[in-house]
Amino acid sequence: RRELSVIVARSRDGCTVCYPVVETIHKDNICHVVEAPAQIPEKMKKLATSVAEKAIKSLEGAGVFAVELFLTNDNQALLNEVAPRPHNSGHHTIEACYTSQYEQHLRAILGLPLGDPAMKAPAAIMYNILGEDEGDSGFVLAHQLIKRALNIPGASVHWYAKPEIRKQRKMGHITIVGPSMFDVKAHLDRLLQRDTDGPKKVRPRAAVIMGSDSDLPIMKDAAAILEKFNIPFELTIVSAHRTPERMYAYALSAKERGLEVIIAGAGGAAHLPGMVASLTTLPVIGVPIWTKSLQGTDSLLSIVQMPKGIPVATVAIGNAENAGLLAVRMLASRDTELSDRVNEYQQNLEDSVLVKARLLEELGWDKYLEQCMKP
Ligand SMILES: Nc1cncn1[C@@H]1O[C@H](COP(=O)(O)O)[C@@H](O)[C@H]1O
Repeated sequence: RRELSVIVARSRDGCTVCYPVVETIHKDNICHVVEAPAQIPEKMKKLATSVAEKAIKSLEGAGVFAVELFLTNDNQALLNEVAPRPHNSGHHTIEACYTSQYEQHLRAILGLPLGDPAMKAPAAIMYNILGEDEGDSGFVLAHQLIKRALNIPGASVHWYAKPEIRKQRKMGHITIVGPSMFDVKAHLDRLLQRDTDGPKKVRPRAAVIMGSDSDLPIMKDAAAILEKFNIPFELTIVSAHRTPERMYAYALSAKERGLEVIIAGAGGAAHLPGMVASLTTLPVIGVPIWTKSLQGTDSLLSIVQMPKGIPVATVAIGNAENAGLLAVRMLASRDTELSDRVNEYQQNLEDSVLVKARLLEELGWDKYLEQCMKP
């Protein structure tokens, strides 16, 4: 079903470290793109890593090894080939990992401690620059590609300066790193001019979903906060009971569509936030909607009383504004510019209370009520 690769480093004393599993995508039997990390379930990553590590432990020698594997339809990881050297499927490690495969190779053969193979960027794509033509026209095409890469955020060009170019010959590679696989794939599309049709759509980072349009008067407060902080978001109706299949499809695709947080509001038997949380690993914030019959306590208890293992961050009944702010804080934890704006917001909040306190102290309660609290 897929081709995977694991770079394994083995030190002179036999210790091994494994890089995160990548997917290699081939065209005409040549590696075209490497996606790091592979977009496969955690279970499959563990299996591929253990097969790769066992293979290398069964061999002698120190250094970096690339282990290529097949992931079959029945979820087996089959060993394909071992390359005892730094490898094309590890080129992304130069920009994307704490220790590149080249540094790791030197550490391994020189008897130095092995370095951390973990990724320092959440996602990376390596694109092989293959000769598209012979001679000068091949060089012109390659240089056009490189020129575009220089304008793409997170892209690094490696040109091997081979004196001759032939069709399909590896001439260099471009690695793109970014905050998510969605982002780096979008940048690759731009590099390859695959997104020329129509105006560019901004990827929503957050979602506001609700069980019914009758929830909108409350849920609009979350939308207003996201707008205030310039967070691109999508807003729609998804009902756990009336549109269960839509809820499944929505939650299952949320992460790969690039969403980072979901705010879900529902009333009564409010199962939407919990069910969505069980179908995705994204953080879900639940908004209990006020109800006529039980004043929203039914919604609150349905959302907040989640079983262990599936968390939903639940805000107060009807407080979609706090749900919006919590989502912004989550996004700000890895976005310093947004974090500065959250600080500023909180400072303004404090300032406005201090202004009121001063005025209340100056005027006294009766005049304050008369002048500032008139309906
Ligand atoms: N729990 C649930 C499942 N599908 C809709 N709801 C909730 O039912 C309430 C009443 O919906 P409506 O006004 O459409 O009858 C809304 O708060 C909505 O979130």
